[in-house]
Amino acid sequence: MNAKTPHPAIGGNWASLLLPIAADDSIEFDKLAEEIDTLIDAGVDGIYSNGTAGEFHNQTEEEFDRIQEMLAGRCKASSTPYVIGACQPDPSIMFNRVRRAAALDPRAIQVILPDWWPLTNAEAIDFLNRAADAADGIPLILYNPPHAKRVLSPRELGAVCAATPDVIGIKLADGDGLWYAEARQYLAGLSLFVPGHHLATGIKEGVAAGSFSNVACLSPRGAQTWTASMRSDIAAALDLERRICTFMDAHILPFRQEFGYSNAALDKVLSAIGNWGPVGTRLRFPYRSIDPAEAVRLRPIARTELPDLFP
Ligand SMILES: CC(=O)N[C@H]1[C@H]([C@H](O)[C@H](O)CO)O[C@](O)(C(=O)O)C[C@@H]1O
Repeated sequence: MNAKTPHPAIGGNWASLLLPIAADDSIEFDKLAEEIDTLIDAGVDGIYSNGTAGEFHNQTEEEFDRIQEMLAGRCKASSTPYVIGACQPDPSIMFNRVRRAAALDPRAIQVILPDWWPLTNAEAIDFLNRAADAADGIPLILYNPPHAKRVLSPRELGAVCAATPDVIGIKLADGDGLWYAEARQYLAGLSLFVPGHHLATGIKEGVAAGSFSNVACLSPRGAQTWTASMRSDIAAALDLERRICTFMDAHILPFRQEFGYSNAALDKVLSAIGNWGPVGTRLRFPYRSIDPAEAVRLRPIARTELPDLFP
C-alpha cells in the first residue's frame, strides 16, 4: 500500500501489550503469547506494542523483533488489527525499528520525536518524513506524551503534520476546553488518540478517534463495551468516565505522586487488578514495581466502583 492511497481508519479501544517480566528480568514469552490470545478473545479494536507501558525503552533489538513477530503472527491469524511501536529516544535505532516493523505489515507504526535534545519543528518534519520513507507506505502515528522532551501544542502539531502526510494520527494527552477547541481548529483530519480515562470526553468533544488505553489495561473487554457505548449512549459513557477518573485519582495516581512509580508500573498494576491475563506487576530493572498485594487489595474496590467494566 502506498502512503498516498487511503488507509483504513484507525480508532476505538486499543489494548497495550504489557511485558510479563520474570524475577531474573527476562521476558516471559510463553505468557506473552497467552496474553495476546486473551486480548484477541476480548474483542478489542486492536492491540499495540511498545508504548511506554510496553517498556520499549528497556529492551534489546532481539527482544524487539521477537515481541513484534509474536504480535503480528497471532493478530494476522485472527484478523485482529495491530500497531507496532518503533519508539526509541535515538533516531537511528528508531529508523531501524521502523524498517523491521514495516516488514510485519501493521496498521500503523508509532514513533516518538528523538528525545535527548529537543527538536525544532523543521527538524521534527525532517525526522518524520525520513521515518515515513523507512515505513515504506505504512502510516505513522506520532506519540507525543506529556513527558516527552518537547510537548507540542495542537497548533505546532498541526504545522508539523501538514508537512508530513504519512503521519495519520497522534497519541497525546488532552487538556481543558481551550485545548479541545485548538485541537478542533488545528488537528482536523488526523486521528487523535487521547488517554483511556478521557475517551468519552474526547469523543463528545468531536476530537478523539480512540485511545491506546489504560482502561483497557484494567479490563480489555470492559473498555471495549464502554467504547462501543460512546456511540449509543454518550451520557452513560461520560458517567462511567467520571467514576473511572475518581477511581484512578483515589487509588492509582497516588502510586506515582506519593511513591514515584512510573506510568508503566501504574498500567501493570491496573492489569493485575483486572486479573484478566498473565502479566503481573513486575517491571524491568531499574524501574520499581508495585507490590502485587496492592492489586489484590484494590480488586474488590474496582469491581464495586466500576461494575460496568467487569461484566
Ligand atoms: C492514561 C493512559 O491512557 N495511558 C496510556 C498512554 C496514553 O494513551 C498516552 O500517554 C497519551 O496520553 O499510552 C500508553 O502509555 C503507552 O504508550 O503505553 C499506555 C497507557 O495506558
